[in-house]
Amino acid sequence: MSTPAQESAVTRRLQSVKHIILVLSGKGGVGKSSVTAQLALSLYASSPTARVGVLDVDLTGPSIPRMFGVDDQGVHQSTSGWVPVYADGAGARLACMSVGFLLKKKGDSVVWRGPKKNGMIRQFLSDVRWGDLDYLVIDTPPGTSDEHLSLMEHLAGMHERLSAVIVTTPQAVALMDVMKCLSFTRAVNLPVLGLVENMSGYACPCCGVVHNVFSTGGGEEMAKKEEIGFLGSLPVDTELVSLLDGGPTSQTEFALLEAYKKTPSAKLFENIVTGVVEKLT
Ligand SMILES: Nc1ncnc2c1ncn2[C@@H]1O[C@H](COP(=O)(O)OP(=O)(O)OP(=O)(O)O)[C@@H](O)[C@H]1O
Ligand code: SF4
Repeated sequence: MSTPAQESAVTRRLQSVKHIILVLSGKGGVGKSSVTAQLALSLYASSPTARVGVLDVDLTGPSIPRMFGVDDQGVHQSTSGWVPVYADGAGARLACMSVGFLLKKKGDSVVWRGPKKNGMIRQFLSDVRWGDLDYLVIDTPPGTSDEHLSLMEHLAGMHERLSAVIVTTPQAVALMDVMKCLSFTRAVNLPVLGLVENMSGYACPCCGVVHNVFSTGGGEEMAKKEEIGFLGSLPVDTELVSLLDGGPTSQTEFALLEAYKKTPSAKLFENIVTGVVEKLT
């Protein structure tokens, strides 16, 4: 449980954040972190003044620093709190925070019990100098765990600014897991902006045409049945994976964003972001 002073520290710190979007998935490995990264990049690119924060709450498997090509960097403490790592360098419009920045060595693992995780999440929300943000996108662990409950507890007073995006793959097992995610959002009264079906088909590396290898469309059907929005499908995209799993690290010209814009996924993600922004306004 947090004390009233701790809660008001979170409220003060996040008072100039317009929208807080939790990225959820019922199952691991469906591409939740890559959707988080793409959502942040696409929101950033949606306007020359958009300010975006990315908070990696996947404490035991942080992948945001690697995906943004900033895993060699660390956050530093200032008198007014932790200074996040800016993925766009001097642009300072894309702020990232992850436990990955605090580990001594890359690949070190975090083995913490619930209360310690809860304390870390509270610190991420209250101690990071997020500044004015249009969007704070939060990458959560798979399933519904201590981390999700901590987030909902600390963000309880900000309900009108909170929403979620759910990521799934077309396979039935993952879709069954979406139901667990949905029942969590309903139990905690968290509005769902919509569902993204990831790894839906395969984008040809030569021409970008998407081929359906396995069944697709299950996500859209489920979204309709559960009366939540369907934001779109993303194919297996080899260009995306080589970019996010070890792409450009130069931040001066934000090389990652420029390289991302050339992937088949970027074009498809534009529609997803349009859907997200429409629902938020
Ligand atoms: N559309 C895609 N095309 C190709 N590769 C993808 C796609 N989406 C995700 N991947 C790759 O699949 C792997 C798992 O993705 P990611 O880490 O985003 O999943 P996750 O759901 O966040 O996993 P975790 O359970 O670890 O939190 C990564 O190597 C990522 O680059
Ligand atoms: S989609 Fe076109 S470019 Fe790609 S493998 Fe098929 S024929 Fe070749």
